[in-house]
Amino acid sequence: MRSHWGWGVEADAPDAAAQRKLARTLKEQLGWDSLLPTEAVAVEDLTLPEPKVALPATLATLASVDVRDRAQHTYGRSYRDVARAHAGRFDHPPDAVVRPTSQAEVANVLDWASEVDVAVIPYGGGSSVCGGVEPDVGTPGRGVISLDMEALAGLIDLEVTDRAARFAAGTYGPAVNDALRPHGLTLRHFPQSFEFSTVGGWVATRAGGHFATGPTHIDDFVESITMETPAGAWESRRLPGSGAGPSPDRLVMGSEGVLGVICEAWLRVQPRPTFRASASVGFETLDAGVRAVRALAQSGLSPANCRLLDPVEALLAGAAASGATGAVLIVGFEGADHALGEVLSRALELCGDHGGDVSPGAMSVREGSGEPARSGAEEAWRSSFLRAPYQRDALVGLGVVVETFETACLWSRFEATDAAIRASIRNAMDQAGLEGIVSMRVTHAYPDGVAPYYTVMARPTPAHGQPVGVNDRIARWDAVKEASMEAITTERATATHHHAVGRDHRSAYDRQRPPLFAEALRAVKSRLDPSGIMNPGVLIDAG
Ligand SMILES: Cc1cc2nc3c(=O)[nH]c(=O)nc-3n(C[C@H](O)[C@H](O)[C@H](O)COP(=O)(O)OP(=O)(O)OC[C@H]3O[C@@H](n4cnc5c(N)ncnc54)[C@H](O)[C@@H]3O)c2cc1C
Repeated sequence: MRSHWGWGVEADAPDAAAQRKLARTLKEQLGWDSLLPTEAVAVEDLTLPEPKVALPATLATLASVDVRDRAQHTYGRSYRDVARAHAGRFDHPPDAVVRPTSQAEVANVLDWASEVDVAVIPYGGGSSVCGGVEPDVGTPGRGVISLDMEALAGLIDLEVTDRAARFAAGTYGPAVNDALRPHGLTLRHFPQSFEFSTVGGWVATRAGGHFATGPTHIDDFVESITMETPAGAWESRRLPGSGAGPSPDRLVMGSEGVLGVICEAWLRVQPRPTFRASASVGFETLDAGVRAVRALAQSGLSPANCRLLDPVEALLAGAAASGATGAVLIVGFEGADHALGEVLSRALELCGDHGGDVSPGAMSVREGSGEPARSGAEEAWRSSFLRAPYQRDALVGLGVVVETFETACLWSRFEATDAAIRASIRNAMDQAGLEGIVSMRVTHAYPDGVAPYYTVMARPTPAHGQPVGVNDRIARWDAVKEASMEAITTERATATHHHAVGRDHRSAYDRQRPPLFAEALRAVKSRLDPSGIMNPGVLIDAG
């Protein structure tokens, strides 16, 4: 059963014993004592506000007002979401969770909602980390429904000649892969949230897969989209490329549920990789590692993996060689057509030019076997990457403030941007009374720039005395997050590289987009969503 407060399924959630073990590790590594495991408030103990709206008889069978269902759809999975849900704080649950089973039913729900002015929040897997699915629509008393797309799921069509597949929007990541595997194909789009996020959510947020270069963003794979809006539906023409004016798909990608409901998408798929080669490379300093990543990104080699971990991140992930204190780069290639050993050798030469050191055993090449090739450091990083969301829940249960955020900037601005972000976080943590660690990894690299991804793990400073409640911890985190957004804006980096804007990144996004573009987007919204029912508060306000 899906957790009503944390990541994934209840059965995989860390129990009290796992939390105690984690508390011991934190004591050993960071000297943090008195961290006590706490349990999430159980569904049976929740009291939610009464639903404010009821669906008409024609739609009532699609709706649920079950407490677990409403609680589960109250939040995404950011730190502030998980912390509030863990504490049983569900201030703005949706009045109902509605699950249409066809595009026609989506249209009927939007017609009804427009007529009675009920806000509609499209909901995929609910893995948003920027307040994208939270039914806090800013107008007290307004009815809100969460439109869960899970019943509109599955592979609808496959065109092997075109190497494209049509999926219903509510299809979760593993189901996408399961449907393509028998055909020897894959979408090869793997966000960390893959298991609990959907095709519609990926398209709506312009999700980023975990490959560092080459096709990895959902944008790269979208061939055509079908969207139902309050003003009607559209389906773009399937084309490999087109110069016919602005692209309708580009308007939908990243629209975050404010224009309409994505119902289907044709996605470009590809043969499953069988050739893989990877290595981990140590660098004495982060700067040297950054220079190597830039060389790789500008070399045309296009590594699938090119993940640079700063020294703190490398230690935390267990990816640093024993005794090493520098940065670690995981670099890897994969494909379905040709051997990659020589490509890896050239990549390692480039790393060597910048002081990179490949230790024996840190390199692995499999040609044509299809078996994943992973070095020890890569394996350590990978398992900690996949387990991280559950670990985060355990930390929340211990009262730790733990969150990630990301951005992207030009190479020429990276050093200054990274320094400004780190300084602003440190300063804000001091002022908010938080102590802890800040780490960074490079998740995506481009010829012209780079996407750094930060993790903050902190606890209220003991000098501040009294035990700190959940609202206080969230308020302290909010201050740090605001400072990071301010630094990102000042440095002219982006409000988000792949986590989307939602409600939480509005202040930075509003300052990033050109004002005339904001007006144009508002005009589009008012044409497609004249009553302003679609996800109010996210991305852009109705005109
Ligand atoms: C642990 C963790 C790891 C993550 N890792 C990554 C990562 O590697 N890369 C990445 O890009 N993101 C990542 N995210 C963020 C999140 O998973 C992505 O934003 C994802 O694309 C959201 O998909 P979803 O199906 O869960 O959408 P939801 O969270 O349900 O919705 C997200 C937004 O899309 C809208 N939406 C959803 N479905 C539709 C639809 N059918 N039509 C219109 N609008 C819709 C919602 O209204 C909302 O605004 C991570 C989140 C977590 C918690």
